[in-house]
Amino acid sequence: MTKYFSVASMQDVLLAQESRTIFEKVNLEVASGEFVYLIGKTGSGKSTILKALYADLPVEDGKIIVAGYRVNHLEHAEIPFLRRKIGIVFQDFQLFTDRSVFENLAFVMRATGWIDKVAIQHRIDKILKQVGIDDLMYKMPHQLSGGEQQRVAIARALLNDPLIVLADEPTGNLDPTIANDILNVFVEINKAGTAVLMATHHHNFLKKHPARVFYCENGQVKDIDRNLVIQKMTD
Ligand SMILES: Nc1ncnc2c1ncn2[C@@H]1O[C@H](COP(=O)(O)OP(=O)(O)OP(=O)(O)O)[C@@H](O)[C@H]1O
Repeated sequence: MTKYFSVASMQDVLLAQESRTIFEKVNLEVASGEFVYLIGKTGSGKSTILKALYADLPVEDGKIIVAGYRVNHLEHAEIPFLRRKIGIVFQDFQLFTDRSVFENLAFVMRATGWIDKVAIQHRIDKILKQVGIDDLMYKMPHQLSGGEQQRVAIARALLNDPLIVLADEPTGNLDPTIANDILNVFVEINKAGTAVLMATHHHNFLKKHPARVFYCENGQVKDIDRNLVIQKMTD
C-alpha cells in the first residue's frame, strides 16, 4: 500500500506584500503524489502563496513546511537545499537565451552538485524524453516555440527529482491547444509520482483533468469542490 505524506503545508500563515496583508490565516496541505489547482481572480494571491512555499517571500506568522523544510525558519544559505527538493515553473519560462537546451539544463545540474558528465548526459536524455523534446536538445531557446520552451522549463524543474512542482500560471503565455498539451505534461509528471500545485486561470483544465482545488478569495484559501468551478463556467 502506498504511504502518503505531506509535501507542502501551511498552518495559520499570515502573508503580506509590502506590509499589506494578503492572507491572514492560510491553512493548506498537499500530499505526496497529489495534483492540486490553485485558482482565484487576478490579484487574489496565487503567486503570493507559491512564493511563500518556495521561500521567496518573508512570512509574517504561522508555519510553512515544504519537503520537510521549515520554510519560514530557513537560513538564507539553506534555501538552495529546499529548492533542490522542489521544482518551480513560471509563466515566462526563464531560460538562458544564450545557451542551448542542453546547456540550460546542464548549468542547473552543475550548480546543484552534479559533476559526472556521463550522469549529466543520461539525466538530460531521460528528462527530455519524459517531456517529449529529446530531439531539441541542441537547439537554442529562440529556435523553439513557446510550448517547447515551457517543456524545457518543466524539464529543468524535474532534474533533481523533486517531491513537488510549483507551477505559477505555466500556460499563461500559450494558446489553448498548446496549453492543453502542457497540462498533459504535468499530468504525466504527476502520474510518475511527483506532486503538482498549479496556479492557473485556465479553469477548463478542471474538466479535462479533475483534481483538488484551492480557491483564493478575500484573503482566504478554501479547499473547494471542483464541481462548483465547473458549474460557474457553464452558468
Ligand atoms: N512585489 C509586490 N509588491 C507589492 N504588492 C504586490 C507584489 N506582488 C503582488 N502584490 C500584490 O499582492 C496581491 C496578490 O498578488 P498575487 O500576484 O499573489 O496575485 P495572483 O492571484 O497571483 O494574481 P495574477 O492572477 O494576476 O497572477 C495583489 O494585490 C498584488 O497587487
